[in-house]
Amino acid sequence: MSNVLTITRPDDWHLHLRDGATMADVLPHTARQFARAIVMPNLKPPVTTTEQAAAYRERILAALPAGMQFEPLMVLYLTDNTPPEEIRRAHASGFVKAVKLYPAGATTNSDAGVTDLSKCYKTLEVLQETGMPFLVHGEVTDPAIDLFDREAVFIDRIMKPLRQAMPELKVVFEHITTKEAADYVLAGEGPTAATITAHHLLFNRNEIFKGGIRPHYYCLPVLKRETHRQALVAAATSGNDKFFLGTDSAPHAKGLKEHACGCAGCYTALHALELYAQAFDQAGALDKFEAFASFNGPAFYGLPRNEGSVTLKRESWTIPAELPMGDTTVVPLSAGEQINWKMA
Ligand SMILES: NC(=O)N[C@@H](CC(=O)O)C(=O)O
Ligand SMILES: [Zn+2]
Ligand SMILES: [Zn+2]
Repeated sequence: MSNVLTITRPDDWHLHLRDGATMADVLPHTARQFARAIVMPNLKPPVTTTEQAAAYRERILAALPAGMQFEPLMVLYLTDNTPPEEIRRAHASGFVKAVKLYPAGATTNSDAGVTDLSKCYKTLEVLQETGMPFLVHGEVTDPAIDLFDREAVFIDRIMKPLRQAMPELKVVFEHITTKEAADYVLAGEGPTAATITAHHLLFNRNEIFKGGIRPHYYCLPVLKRETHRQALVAAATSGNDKFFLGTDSAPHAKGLKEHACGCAGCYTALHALELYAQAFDQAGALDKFEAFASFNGPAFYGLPRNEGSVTLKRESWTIPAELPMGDTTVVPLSAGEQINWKMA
């Protein structure tokens, strides 16, 4: 049993930094662990142009504490009206690394998202040419579809036709939560990869209802049953280079989570690597962690691996009950619980 784990400095391939005072408090948490992060564009208003991405990137770099090294990898938010030229501008910028699909109404700040993906095919053809990945929140929004089935139905209704129309498009199926999604990626229809969060590796949907309703375990796509969690753990620890780390850390104010209509999102930027280490350790697969956290993502994005390393130690500590963030408070995932790994 190894008690120390040193890996090449990892990246977070799916992160919500937010903006303003919240961003200033998230950044040190992320930059302590990760060299780079794919920064999600679902701000209010969303980051839909290269110009907005440039301004957001400048705000991030200005908020980074002195002495911390961190590179934000910017993402454009696709809308029904994103013109093909915007994708060319984004690619030419060098700092925009991907384009994101939010089906309209699927998740937090997705109102400006896409209502019908086939309307975007002209724009996606240009994206395919550039080689930049298309990041997908993979859930249908059809109210007739059971909430727990929305990811699986998305594969048939959206992923498969997209893959047929765009055989070379690099696609990242973000924050996968089901065996169906893991199997779809494993089947290897074209260049498709997936990110997996720590919380979907650690928990099944029982966690949301243990002893009462627990809003800090509510995120989208929602946690699924245990068979799905096991399929995700198998995928993440398989050594298959199509799967990589993306925390989907998504801060929401405590009062908006503990609410009659609570927001979706789990805050894990504080302790992401420790949570993942716990999941890989429980699966007896610590030897597979470095590729998942540090090698597979850059390989898919066509970026170099990071220099340097981070070290985790087997040491028990208690996750704080809450964290001051901007002018509010955020409750981290598994607040008040013990965790067995600690960043050195
Ligand atoms: N995952 C979540 O539950 N929430 C994310 C949005 C998203 O990634 O879907 C957020 O921005 O709050
Ligand atoms: Zn999402
Ligand atoms: Zn997200």
